[in-house]
Amino acid sequence: MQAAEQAVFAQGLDSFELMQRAGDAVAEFVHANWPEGSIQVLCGPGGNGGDGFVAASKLAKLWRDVKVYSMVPVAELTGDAAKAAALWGGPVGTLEDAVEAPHDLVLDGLFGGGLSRPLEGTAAQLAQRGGRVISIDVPSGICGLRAKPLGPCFIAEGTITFAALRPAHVLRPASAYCGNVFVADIGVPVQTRLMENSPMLWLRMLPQPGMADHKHSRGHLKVLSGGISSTGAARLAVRAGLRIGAGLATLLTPPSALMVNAGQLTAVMVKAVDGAEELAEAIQTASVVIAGPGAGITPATRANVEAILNGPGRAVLDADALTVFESQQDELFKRLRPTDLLTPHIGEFNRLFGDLLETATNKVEAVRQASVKAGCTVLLKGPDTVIAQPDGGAVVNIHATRWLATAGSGDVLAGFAGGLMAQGIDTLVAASMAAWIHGEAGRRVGAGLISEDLERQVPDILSALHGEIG
Ligand SMILES: NC(=O)C1=CN([C@@H]2O[C@H](COP(=O)(O)OP(=O)(O)OC[C@H]3O[C@@H](n4cnc5c(N)ncnc54)[C@H](OP(=O)(O)O)[C@@H]3O)[C@@H](O)[C@H]2O)[C@@H](O)CC1
Ligand SMILES: Nc1ncnc2c1ncn2[C@@H]1O[C@H](COP(=O)(O)OP(=O)(O)O)[C@@H](O)[C@H]1O
Ligand SMILES: [K+]
Repeated sequence: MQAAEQAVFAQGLDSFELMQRAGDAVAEFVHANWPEGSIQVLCGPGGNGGDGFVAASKLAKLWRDVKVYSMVPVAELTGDAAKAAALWGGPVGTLEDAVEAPHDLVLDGLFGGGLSRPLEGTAAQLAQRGGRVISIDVPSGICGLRAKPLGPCFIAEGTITFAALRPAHVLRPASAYCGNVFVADIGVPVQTRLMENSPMLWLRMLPQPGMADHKHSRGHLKVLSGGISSTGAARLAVRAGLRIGAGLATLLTPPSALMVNAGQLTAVMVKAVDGAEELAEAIQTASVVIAGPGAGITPATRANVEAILNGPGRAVLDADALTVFESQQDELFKRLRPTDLLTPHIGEFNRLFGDLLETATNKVEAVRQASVKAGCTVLLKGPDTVIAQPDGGAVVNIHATRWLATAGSGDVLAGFAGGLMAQGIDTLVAASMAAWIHGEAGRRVGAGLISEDLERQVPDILSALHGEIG
């Protein structure tokens, strides 16, 4: 947010003006969502505490029962926080006073996301006290950048932040402490390129066949099957791709697995390909090719991936198609095109990108750096799925369910992404749509989910989404 803030200051807006807008937004958020009960406002020594003081004075004007407690004596506050404290005309207790004071709700304005060391003493005690908490910017105790608690930490049922989401609001483990997050517009131009995945981002781009469309105009998805004993993963992917709207879907299979694949597919076409040369020929008419699910970590898989990356269609590479480049990542990276998509889980990500997840400040930064290295969009799967493209654009999907932690669900996700890309959707957008629809399908099935169930949810989900467009 810093560059954006500087831009605001250049426009002549001072930081105290921003703090007043922020504090007012906090008060309105609290009053609208928690309209009853007494409020204990906890103020820290910096800007977060300043927001707390502004919010307290506004809440008092709204006739709310507000009591304010400051970590440092008001006389010792400086800068904007001192000006904000001056707005609050009422008494100010110490944090020690707050510990036993009766209240219904806590407004946590102790520290923002720039916290650099753990909460200590009474602040730590208050963080662990429990009860209903609304946090300003982030729950105090969280390191906003690394998206982790530094030690004791408030657990909020709601968090209000300003201008744009930050990693802590969407990445685990920090996001689990934030409750429902609300982003208030305080007039700071948004330059962040981090978004939380939601249909609002892409609903109007969701593909829908027009009157003049026919199967050939809706894209041809081709998926490479593994050998005879590992064909199921590719079938999950190809059926998912057809279901999500690719006009044509073909499973490319080693001849030895032709019978087992052909015996289980109906609308999906099946074609035998024997080796990378035949594969290169077979993908000439593909809009998108998916490789990796069930492929096997073999020289043949590597040759197949190289053939795919020399072909005309965009590639979605998953699972073994990634692992097979474990010790020669550059051989993969130099072949990838900007419109390709990699869909690793954490193990596959580490094999390709080394210790990025440890060295980068947070998961979003790690995936951004990975996408720069790879030169294409990267989707890192998990409870918080992060999608990033090399120009820095990033989306985090938290619309999911733990019931998705089951064999084959990643194959279905690759199929959804490939099926959407086959219909001409931009890679980052297609990956975002796929991750959300995948999560929604998982939520609809819930307990007892197996991967075969996911694709069957798609018609209802697409109908509901198209219904929203009207
Ligand atoms: N920027 C903007 O335009 C806007 C910002 N806004 C608001 O400002 C907030 C950011 O403000 P901020 O930068 O002052 O940070 P904040 O966390 O309040 O205080 C840092 C102070 O705490 C201290 N400290 C740190 N750790 C500590 C510990 N464990 N125990 C004790 N002390 C500790 C630290 O000391 P130091 O580490 O330097 O020794 C420093 O003095 C942001 O979250 C948002 O709410 C809005 O008004 C909208 C416009
Ligand atoms: N605890 C969880 N909460 C939400 N989603 C999850 C969870 N665990 C896994 N998933 C999702 O399930 C899918 C699993 O993919 P992956 O690990 O590749 O499985 P497979 O290789 O068996 O297909 C990913 O989309 C991932 O985001
Ligand atoms: K806070």
